[in-house]
Amino acid sequence: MSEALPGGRRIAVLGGGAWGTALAQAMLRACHSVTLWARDAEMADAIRKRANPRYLPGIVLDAGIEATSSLAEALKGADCVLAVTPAQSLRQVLNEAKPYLAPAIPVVLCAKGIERNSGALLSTIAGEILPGTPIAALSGPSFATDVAKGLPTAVVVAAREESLAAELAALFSARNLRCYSSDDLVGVEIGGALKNVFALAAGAVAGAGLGASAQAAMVTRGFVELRRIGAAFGAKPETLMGLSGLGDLMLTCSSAQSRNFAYGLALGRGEALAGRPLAEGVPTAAIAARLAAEQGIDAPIISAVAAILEGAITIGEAVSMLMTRPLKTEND
Ligand SMILES: NC(=O)C1=CN([C@@H]2O[C@H](COP(=O)(O)OP(=O)(O)OC[C@H]3O[C@@H](n4cnc5c(N)ncnc54)[C@H](OP(=O)(O)O)[C@@H]3O)[C@@H](O)[C@H]2O)C=CC1
Ligand SMILES: O=C(CO)COP(=O)(O)O
Repeated sequence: MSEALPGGRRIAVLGGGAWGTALAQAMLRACHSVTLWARDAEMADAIRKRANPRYLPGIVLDAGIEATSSLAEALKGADCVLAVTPAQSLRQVLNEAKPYLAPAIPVVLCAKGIERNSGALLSTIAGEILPGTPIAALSGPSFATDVAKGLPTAVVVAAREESLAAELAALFSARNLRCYSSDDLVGVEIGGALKNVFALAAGAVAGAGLGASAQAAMVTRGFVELRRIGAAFGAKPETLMGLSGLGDLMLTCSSAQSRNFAYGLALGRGEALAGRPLAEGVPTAAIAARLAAEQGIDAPIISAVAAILEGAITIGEAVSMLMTRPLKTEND
């Protein structure tokens, strides 16, 4: 990137959903010029007219977000790219974008998940498709509606090169979006991906009427599983104590504003699940359970969530299984 002061860059946002649109707003507020790519031309048209009725109903967007359904147009002259489509579509979107991406332009991964079929972290996918491209991830407690409205929050931007993370954090920060930087790319990715699984579980506990105590106990023991899996991936424990781990767990495990929590709530209440908004925790639970089993990592809550989602056990059976495990010390 050029040496100019923060602000005044061309940012391409790939994804016309809730988070892509909210981040486009945030980039505009950080004084960048923003072009958002939505695969649906009607959506691009709506965003140009300052609305995203499908994903951010009722929010009037700030004037100035360019939007297009042409990847070539969105990426032309971009100084930085934010990849904001769901985790399971990242591979396809990066492959489609590749012909229009200049190699030195950083790509910032903003989805939260692990690829269902391969078990790959999103940075691994990006590294395979775009070798040589600087890769970063943005994560932390940040509901799209809050960010789109300009409510304050803090997130973390991570890259293996600390200088890139710091540069991007400075570029993205604005009055109500405080971006910390981190060199623990994997830790930030794991925290963001796995918190969705525990948000699903927290919602299911609430929906099944198991009580606030059960919810707190489950989230706390879930955090232990997050730390174990994080350690296996080489994440720093302090990263998981930060915005992308603990911070996002606190947010999404306690609020039905979270789509993962809301999905779990519906599951716990025995309501229909088809046609619900995106819940990234669903595919991630399945692959995280498989990865934990393959690596001999004790992750009973993740395994239970995966088994419930695939219909192998009921919530009642999961509770009984979790409550009757052999007793042990808390820190084992
Ligand atoms: N919403 C939030 O509060 C936050 C979300 N995130 C993360 O951001 C990621 C995206 O979430 P979010 O924007 O909320 O999701 P939404 O469901 O709101 O939107 C998803 C967007 O991705 C598009 N899309 C889906 N599949 C493809 C594909 N194969 N190719 C191109 N575009 C595709 C959809 O297009 P179409 O409408 O045409 O289907 C839609 O524009 C997730 O990983 C989520 O965990 C992170 C922080 C906050
Ligand atoms: O990641 C999020 C907030 O930080 C959004 O969570 P949901 O996808 O569960 O709505």
